[in-house]
Amino acid sequence: MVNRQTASYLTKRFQQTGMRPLSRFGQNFLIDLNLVDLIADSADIDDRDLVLEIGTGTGSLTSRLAARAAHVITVEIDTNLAQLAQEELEDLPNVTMRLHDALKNKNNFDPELLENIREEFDKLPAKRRRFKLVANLPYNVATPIISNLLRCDPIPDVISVTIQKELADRIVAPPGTKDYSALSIWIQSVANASIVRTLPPGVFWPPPKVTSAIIRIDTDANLRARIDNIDFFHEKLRALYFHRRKFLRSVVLSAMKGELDKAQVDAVLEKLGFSGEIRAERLTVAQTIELINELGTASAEAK
Ligand SMILES: C[S@@+](CC[C@H](N)C(=O)[O-])C[C@H]1O[C@@H](n2cnc3c(N)ncnc32)[C@H](O)[C@@H]1O
Repeated sequence: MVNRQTASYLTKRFQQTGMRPLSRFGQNFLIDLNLVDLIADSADIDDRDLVLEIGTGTGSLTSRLAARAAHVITVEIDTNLAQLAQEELEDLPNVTMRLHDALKNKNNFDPELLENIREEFDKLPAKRRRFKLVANLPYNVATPIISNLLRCDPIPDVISVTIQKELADRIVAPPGTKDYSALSIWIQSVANASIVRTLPPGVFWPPPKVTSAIIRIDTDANLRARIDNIDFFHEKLRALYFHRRKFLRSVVLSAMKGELDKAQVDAVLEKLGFSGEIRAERLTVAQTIELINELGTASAEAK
């Protein structure tokens, strides 16, 4: 089998076809095959698993995923790359390749892709099936991909992906640190996340300007059960962090504008024993869940 994932093969192939790696699609290919194996291994894939890969590239990670999983759905936005990947993947019966943008927009996945995922997931034995996102993600859309997938049906059991190290640091950041943000809380409120390995630019072709990391995120139904309404939680979390430096009372007031008045907001803060003069970023994940749940209850009562 041709190794399509070396700098020399990629340079030659791109030159022959007049292609250039497109930075707007985050086209940095992982050329260290031990690391391609590590991404596949770090997701503990077996024949119970439906795996989603976003960014097929030349298909080298895809074929490794297919060797381990029940089925792989892989999505590529770039027609030229999809042709290249087709050569690698055409004999693999458990791979569905889609030539498409995985995202409909920043807040939503492509609905046909979601439909395709549900169809394939339904074919697996219900008691043991698992759904995983395993990919070397395009960095420009890594945040919406991870963030939106955690609100989809089916919810992934595991996300094991290569992303910018800076983003991985934000995902695992503890409260009170500069990286702690709405994204940290969102992911930590429904999952356990850890950085598996940091990757220097030189393991990619062409090398990106930033350091990368493989991150593993394991969703946890018990963590998720603490949240009364996932969509309300996601929406209000983003609103609370829109002005993260402002005092809690003021950000809660603007997040709940039209739903709760000042007295009702003060009553919620008082009930929870939160001073209105701390900043939202000082709240732990559990406190943030408690606050947004309580705001949801107060808002329903006020209607
Ligand atoms: C970082 S490369 C990874 C390629 C390959 N899997 C690898 O490991 O080397 C990201 C890939 O995602 C593709 N891509 C970028 N944006 C996309 C999108 N919105 N939907 C689907 N694929 C996308 C790019 O064309 C590129 O092939």
